[in-house]
Amino acid sequence: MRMPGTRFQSGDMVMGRWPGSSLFYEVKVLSYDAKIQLYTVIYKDGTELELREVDMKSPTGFKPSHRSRSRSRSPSRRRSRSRSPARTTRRSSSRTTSGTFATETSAARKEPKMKEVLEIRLSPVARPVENNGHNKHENKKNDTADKVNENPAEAEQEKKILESRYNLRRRKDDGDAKPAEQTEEKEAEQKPAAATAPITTELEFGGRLGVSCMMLFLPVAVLGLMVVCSQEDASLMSPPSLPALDSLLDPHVFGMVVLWFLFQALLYVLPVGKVVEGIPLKNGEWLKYRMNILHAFVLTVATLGAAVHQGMDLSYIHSHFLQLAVSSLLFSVLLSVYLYVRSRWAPQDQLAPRGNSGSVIYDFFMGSELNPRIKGFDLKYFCELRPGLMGWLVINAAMALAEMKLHNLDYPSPAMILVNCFHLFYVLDAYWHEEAVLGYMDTTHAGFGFMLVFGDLMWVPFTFSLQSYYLVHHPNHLSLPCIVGIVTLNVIGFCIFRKANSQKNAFRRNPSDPTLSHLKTIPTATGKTLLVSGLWGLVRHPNYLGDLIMALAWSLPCGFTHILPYFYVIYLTTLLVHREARDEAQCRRKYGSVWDDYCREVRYRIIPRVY
Ligand SMILES: NC(=O)C1=CN([C@@H]2O[C@H](COP(=O)(O)OP(=O)(O)OC[C@H]3O[C@@H](n4cnc5c(N)ncnc54)[C@H](OP(=O)(O)O)[C@@H]3O)[C@@H](O)[C@H]2O)C=CC1
Ligand SMILES: CC(C)CCC[C@@H](C)[C@H]1CC=C2C3=C(CC[C@@]21C)[C@@]1(C)CC[C@H](O)C(C)(C)[C@@H]1CC3
Repeated sequence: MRMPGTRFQSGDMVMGRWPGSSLFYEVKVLSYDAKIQLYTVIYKDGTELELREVDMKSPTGFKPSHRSRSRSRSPSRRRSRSRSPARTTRRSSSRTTSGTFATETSAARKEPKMKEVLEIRLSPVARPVENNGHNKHENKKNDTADKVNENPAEAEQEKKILESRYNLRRRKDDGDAKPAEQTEEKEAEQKPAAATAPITTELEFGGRLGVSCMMLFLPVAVLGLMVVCSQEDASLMSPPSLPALDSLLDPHVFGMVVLWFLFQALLYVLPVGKVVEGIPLKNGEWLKYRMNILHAFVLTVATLGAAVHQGMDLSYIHSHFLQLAVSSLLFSVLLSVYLYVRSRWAPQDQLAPRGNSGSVIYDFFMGSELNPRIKGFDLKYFCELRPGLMGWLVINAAMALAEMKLHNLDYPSPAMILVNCFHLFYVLDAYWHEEAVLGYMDTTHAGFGFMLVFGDLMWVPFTFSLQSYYLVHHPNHLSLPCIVGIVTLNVIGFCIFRKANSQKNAFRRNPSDPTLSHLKTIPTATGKTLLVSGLWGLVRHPNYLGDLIMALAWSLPCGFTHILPYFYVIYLTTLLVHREARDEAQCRRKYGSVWDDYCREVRYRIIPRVY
């Protein structure tokens, strides 16, 4: 069928870029959508994807890559059962030009002096840019990874394969210096997405209507839960006694919220802690992030401790809890408006793939700009871990004080201590692994809009602390066996959560890490490998499983009288099930049929043998 006005026609065999990489595979053009200016193409393994014209090339001019031969000898690839495009091309590479992936650009071929093969190299989740002990150690560890392998030749071969997969880099000098002669065409190869951002066509959360309802409903839900929680009968069925509306917005309280935000911002910009690079952006740039959250935490505790010592009454937080939440909501709305307005002027290549629909309301909710920054101050990264998570801990501490005050106790109750300790431990774990957050979905893919701003600044501190707020008004006696049982459950959940996240992060940083050599993997066409044994062989999201077990352990100290303290478990289950489905769709698009192989191997999503 002719497709007028397009460079490629339906049925044409062309070379298509594999998303996120610089590898080209033979693909067949199926159709062209003029509205979104995308071609639908099919790879040899049956994966269908949408590609832009700039990511497609005519097959003439591509020649077999040398590395494709060395790849075919790889023992690990011989073991593979994958039907990825890479495997298809690998098999045909020794015989024919067509179907072979090309890492040599036509520019490089035209210019014999250069003789540079663009090399695909492994890129870690986060790269330290400051030389310090920790990173030296890490690098050494990575070196040994290859040395301690049982078969050095195989290890060397494996390393070459892994190194040949990511990031464009010149092989000739293997250095960071720019090529002496870089043609325009080559430059375009390296910065393919700089020009336009894809339009978001698949709207999540029920589209415009859905997100509008969420924006109205979620803040009301948070305030409603807080009101019910403070009532003697904390039943969701009993009508809450509503506070006077004009008492909710207190300028003094709003000032305190702004002050808290600014104080945390000040700690964020302190020039202490190492600076690391996050994952590469679409335009090839690497953003730098300062890792000083533990310093910030210690300074926050010291400052609050000093303030309490000077007579500050932390239980003010308990008595003004609703006003604090309303002020945080107002602050979140103002910040979201600022973010939306500035995103209108953001360069195209800095827009988030999910927040560029053209609908004001939808993009406002999802967030248009991926990494909004004010002179290096990364607003998304800052908000994800600091004001909200630290605020949550301060609220918990305030609730423990309020409980002691209200019930004339010398110490908080065991239930309150458990809840406080579990939450503190969870947040400290996140802070200890601060760098890992750079690789999480929200940091890498999500725009920064109302959903995350509200999530970070209102939802996290005011719903995650509902258990301690509940305990102030609803004491619950815990027997020693109950305490032991709950602590054990939390420890089990934490071990699964931490081990799964650490394993995946370490594996993504260095797939030949010797501590992970016992794990089975499946290679994919993008060069990345998927873990299929250990915790990652049990379910597809063991980290979610661990998180959910911990969530249950946090609710149990509140007893079984009301469902309200179980709100966190219900929220997390809903969020993680939705996230799992979203990630699943994303991985299927990214990994093609290998993902189906993986799903056959690892059958359950979050709960073994159930779901
Ligand atoms: N308390 C809370 O409110 C919340 C907590 N969380 C927690 O945050 C953490 C991060 O969650 P999130 O970012 O959603 O998801 P994950 O950290 O699980 O990341 C998913 C990504 O991991 C990679 N991956 C998937 N399967 C495999 C495999 N078998 N082997 C190797 N890599 C694989 C894929 O990316 P790729 O292949 O591209 O590397 C996939 O896109 C979780 O522990 C979660 O529980 C999350 C949301 C809310
Ligand atoms: C209903 C909403 C408005 C949804 C908001 C979602 C957000 C509250 C969550 C999205 C992902 C999150 C993560 C954490 C906190 C909750 C939000 C922001 C996290 C920082 C908690 C601590 C963990 O150790 C973590 C793994 C670092 C979490 C990362 C994801």
